[in-house]
Amino acid sequence: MTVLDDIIVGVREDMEARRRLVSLDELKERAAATAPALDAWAALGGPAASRDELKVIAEIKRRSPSKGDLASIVDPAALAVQYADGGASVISVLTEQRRFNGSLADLDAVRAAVDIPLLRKDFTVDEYQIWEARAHGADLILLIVAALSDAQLREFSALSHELGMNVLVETHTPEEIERAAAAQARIIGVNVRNLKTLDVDRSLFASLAGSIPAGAVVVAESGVRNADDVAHYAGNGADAILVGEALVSDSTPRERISEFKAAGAAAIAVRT
Ligand SMILES: O=C(O)c1ccccc1NCC(=O)[C@H](O)[C@H](O)COP(=O)(O)O
Repeated sequence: MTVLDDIIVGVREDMEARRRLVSLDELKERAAATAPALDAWAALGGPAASRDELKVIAEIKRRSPSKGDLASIVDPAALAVQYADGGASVISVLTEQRRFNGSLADLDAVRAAVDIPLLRKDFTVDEYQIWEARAHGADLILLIVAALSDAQLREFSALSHELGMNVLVETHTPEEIERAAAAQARIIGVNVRNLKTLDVDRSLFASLAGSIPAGAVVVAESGVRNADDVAHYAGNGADAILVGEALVSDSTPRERISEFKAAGAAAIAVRT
């Protein structure tokens, strides 16, 4: 069993426990009473012609399978405010509990604190989680191609769009990019972390980004340590970066985001 398979076993068990407490019908009522989703596609640059700066998706993650404990984050809302002040375009809230020590309560707290789009970062394997995301104020959800069939990719994307949300479709191989494109994904991420082995290969982004269909927002996910990594991703076609560890373990995340945006803008200016 791969790391990803193992995570998904736990995700399903935890979801079934929540479903026993909150039915799908109740979730639908809550979603209907939630403020409309913000436009994460536009926040990440929207049409290709207007993507003149690097966008940052700043992640709130306490722990990870690859690194163990990263940061206690007792007040995720306060961290989210720092991220937004630093110029993050989207905040990613890891809600998976067993491996990442996240929760939907984190998403609620962040939703109440900032007015920029939120990504519910989890391992989506059931439509129940998509209704949950919307009911808790998410604007964007993650679909990991390696974890889903083509039919699930299409159906989960369609449901997310019906609920007004956008979808970040995560890939790691050329075949997965083809599958994301076939599902008409408008925001496509290349995760340089292999979720089956946890290996990080930053050079993977440059080798895959060129095969992402023109028009899609291109997100470089994982492995950002410093401004050089940001420049590398931006110089090789990233419209946005998704950063977790480097921000949660920094004492000045607001300044770090500003620095990353400046490095990205400089690399994009050379690229275009
Ligand atoms: O982070 C992990 O160890 C991990 C393990 C298994 C599945 C997913 C995992 N992380 C999710 C992510 O992709 C990252 O949280 C995200 O891209 C940010 O990465 P980083 O900046 O390297 O923290």
